[in-house]
Amino acid sequence: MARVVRDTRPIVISGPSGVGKGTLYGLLFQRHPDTFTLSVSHTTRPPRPGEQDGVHYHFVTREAFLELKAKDGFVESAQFGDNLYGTSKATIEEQMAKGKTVILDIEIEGVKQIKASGFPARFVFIAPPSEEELERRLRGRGTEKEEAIQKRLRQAKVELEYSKVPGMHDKIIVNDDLEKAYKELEDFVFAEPLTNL
Ligand SMILES: Nc1ncnc2c1ncn2[C@@H]1O[C@H](COP(=O)(O)OP(=O)(O)OP(=O)(O)O)[C@@H](O)[C@H]1O
Repeated sequence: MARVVRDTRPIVISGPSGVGKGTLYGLLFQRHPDTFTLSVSHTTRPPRPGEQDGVHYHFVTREAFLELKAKDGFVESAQFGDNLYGTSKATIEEQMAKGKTVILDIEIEGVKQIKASGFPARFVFIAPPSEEELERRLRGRGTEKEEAIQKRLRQAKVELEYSKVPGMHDKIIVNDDLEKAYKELEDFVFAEPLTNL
């Protein structure tokens, strides 16, 4: 029988690039079909070939994005290059209303914004066993050029420092052995909600 998520707050997963976030929540999707959904962000960048509106992103104009932002419609938003990105409250609420547990894969500035907004969520940080192993995985994945790898490794140091701030995350998982890390994530996700005794 399918397991039920008792604590229905969205789950914010963060951690350095290449640490295995996508791999870990990919397993959650695979092993618990119809339970989870990945939040679809808004962006002002044009779609790349093959990208579908509402699936990969909600593609919107700059005007529409700024209007929604002015109405406090985003739990977090950021600019990368010339483009704006954000996670809309309405998107999350629609998915929750369908009975799905929403997973947000968000970088550190977005995590800070969601924390600061008081939006109810559970925060999980995925840490590498070591900086050397993170570098190995980034290279092993073979998706970035050397310059991008160096940039990601510098950013990783900032994120790892930040993860040590007390109270930032509800759960920190070291992704050393994949199945072991997965089990920790699964146990956390399906745990009973904490109640004030
Ligand atoms: N526990 C593990 N042991 C060894 N390799 C792993 C482990 N977890 C993930 N990997 C590998 O590390 C690489 C990076 O993983 P992944 O793409 O899931 O990272 P990510 O955190 O989602 O990165 P990004 O934020 O850049 O999308 C992949 O090649 C993946 O197969």
